[in-house]
Amino acid sequence: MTTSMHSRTTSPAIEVVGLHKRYGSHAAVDGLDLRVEHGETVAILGPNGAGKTTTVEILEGFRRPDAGTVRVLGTDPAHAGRQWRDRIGVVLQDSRDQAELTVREMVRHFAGYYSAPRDPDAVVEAVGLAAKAGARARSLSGGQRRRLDIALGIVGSPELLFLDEPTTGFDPEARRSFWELVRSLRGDGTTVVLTTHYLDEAAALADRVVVVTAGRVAAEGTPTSLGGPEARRPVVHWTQDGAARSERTARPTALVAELAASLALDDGEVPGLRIETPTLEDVYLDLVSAGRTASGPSAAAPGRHPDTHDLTTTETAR
Ligand SMILES: Nc1ncnc2c1ncn2[C@@H]1O[C@H](COP(=O)(O)OP(=O)(O)OP(=O)(O)O)[C@@H](O)[C@H]1O
Repeated sequence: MTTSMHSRTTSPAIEVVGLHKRYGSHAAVDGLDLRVEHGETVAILGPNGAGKTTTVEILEGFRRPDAGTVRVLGTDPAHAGRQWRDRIGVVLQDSRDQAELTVREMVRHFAGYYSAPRDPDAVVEAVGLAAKAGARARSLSGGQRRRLDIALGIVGSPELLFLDEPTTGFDPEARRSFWELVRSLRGDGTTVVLTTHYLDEAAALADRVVVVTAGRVAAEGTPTSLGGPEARRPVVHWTQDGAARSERTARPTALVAELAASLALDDGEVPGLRIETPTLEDVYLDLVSAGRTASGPSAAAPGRHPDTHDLTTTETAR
């Protein structure tokens, strides 16, 4: 307890400097720095194979780094003990243990590992599994199993919760209720580290997003400021001489006024006029595309749309 209070007041929840991890000749994590404050919700974004899970598994104490310093709740996870683990909640990408137990039994069983667990029945209710409390874990659908994973991650009332692609397989309603659950955990002061391929999820939940490409941090910021003001400038689209035209501008009203003066039809409308403000997804895809271009000509992506395809493939494949 003394250690907990001490680390809370003097250090961030997570501090990573110069993290490296190789698998054979491949550098999965290649000089990654990360700082997460207590009570923050941070989303780690990045394409498949960027090194997110490897990083998170090092933070969870499940993998050893090759180099770098890692402090999680003031402790090096590689040498952390039971008291440290008591303060951490983990939702892994995939888990299939104890499938013969019922939902209620599993949540109660996991609660037994912690010194100050939440009420297991309240947790089952909170993840929307009350109707399935008596069902065996192996009989659950993919999305229901994922909800159970989340129940197991939060039942210990963790100070710090790791969620690795938590809503894969959720229907839209389940995803929204999960978002509410994360917001309520955040409201209780829980620090949350989330990896996700769903940019709307990151935008809805995260105080800060960290984009990882090729094993290091390519950019970070709030969901509304990532990429800087230039990347957030609105794009005005219109049709001129039968061709689609667009322009990114900090002064869309002035541009629209010019277009109206020169191109408006008899009804006063500019053909095909629309104004788009870049979303987090747009900014993310531009950053990832730029990262690929920088890492070599063979990896260069011609624009945004091929990456959109990557992202969609990722989501549907899981
Ligand atoms: N146990 C392992 N042995 C060998 N290579 C591995 C191992 N685990 C991961 N890798 C490789 O390390 C790189 C980073 O993998 P990691 O799982 O950390 O990426 P990720 O960003 O979490 O990807 P995803 O979005 O697909 O989950 C990948 O190239 C992957 O193939």
